[in-house]
Amino acid sequence: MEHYERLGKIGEGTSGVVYKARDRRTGETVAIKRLRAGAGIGDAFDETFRREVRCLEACRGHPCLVELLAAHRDPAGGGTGAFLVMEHAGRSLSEVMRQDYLAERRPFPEAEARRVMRRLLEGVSAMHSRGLLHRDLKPDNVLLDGRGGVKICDFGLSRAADNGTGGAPYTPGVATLWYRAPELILGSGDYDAGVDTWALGCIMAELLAGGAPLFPGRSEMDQLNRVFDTLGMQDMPSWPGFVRLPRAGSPLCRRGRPPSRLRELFPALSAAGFDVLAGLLACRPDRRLTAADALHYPWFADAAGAAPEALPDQPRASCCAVGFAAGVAGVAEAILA
Ligand SMILES: Nc1ncnc2c1ncn2[C@@H]1O[C@H](COP(=O)(O)OP(=O)(O)OP(=O)(O)O)[C@@H](O)[C@H]1O
Repeated sequence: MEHYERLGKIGEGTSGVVYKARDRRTGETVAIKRLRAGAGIGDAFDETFRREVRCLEACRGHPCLVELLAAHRDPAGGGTGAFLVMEHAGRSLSEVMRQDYLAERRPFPEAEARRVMRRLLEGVSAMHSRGLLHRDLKPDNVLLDGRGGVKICDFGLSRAADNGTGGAPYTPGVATLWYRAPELILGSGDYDAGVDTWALGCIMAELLAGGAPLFPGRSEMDQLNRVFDTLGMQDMPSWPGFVRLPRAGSPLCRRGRPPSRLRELFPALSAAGFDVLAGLLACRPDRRLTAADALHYPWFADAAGAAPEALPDQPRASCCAVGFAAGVAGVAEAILA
């Protein structure tokens, strides 16, 4: 690691710490993720490290997926840690939304949200076509380089999809709560790429709301309650996979719900934009849009995907109704069976 000069900490998560650094040989600015040995002991750590490296390698060269430059075992501490050296891909979307939009109560213009969503869908579609699930998409893991580039990072929870080959069940405890698909909360162990497109729907809503999360749940049950109160759950029980969900018998699934009020939350969003949002946020996984299909929707047809000349300084009419998060019914009292 002597080749790298550490410039400062960028972020810290469950699996490690990420630093900004300079490659002394090239002068290039890079991001170094130091994986904690606590992310798994012995073989488990090795597997976590190898999995992240394998996914990053499989995604190499895609403009919307962060580039791995090198991977090293950490000689300090008896080789119990590891480093990933990546391109430094900019500020996270959560930071941009918080500092540039939420703090100033500025909504993201729809055209800019569309541009970011196009890039995210392209990156996720490329992962899915390589047989990979990301499983932790959220604004923290989306990077904006300030020149129009958008990249997905953090492949720490990624894994190869079984594609119906009957491998071991997947763990349902993936994805950060606010971006976790309903079938995951209901305990599904055989989910698919829909868990990623659900998360993209949550990110799209958050963009359009200028940084206010759509479903800021405080617990798994509160999360599910917010989802069903906003989107309804009329068609969920008719999904053939529903009865197999370990938590399908939960009182939360039996409670009557009004129909979806998603449209009311985004009154100014164009009809074409709403089709994408509603398609990504379909509660039934088999009716949820795939990333590849979403890219063919008319919302993207008239947009070249180029960065806008400049983001407007003046506040614009918001696509979303003010204070939508506050309007969602409160914490679920129901305890899962
Ligand atoms: N290549 C990169 N360029 C710039 N910033 C990055 C890069 N990789 C990661 N980051 C920033 O560092 C943060 C933490 O990295 P990462 O998500 O990989 O760690 P983690 O331990 O898996 O986090 P979490 O537990 O939140 O999933 C990211 O959310 C992102 O904002």
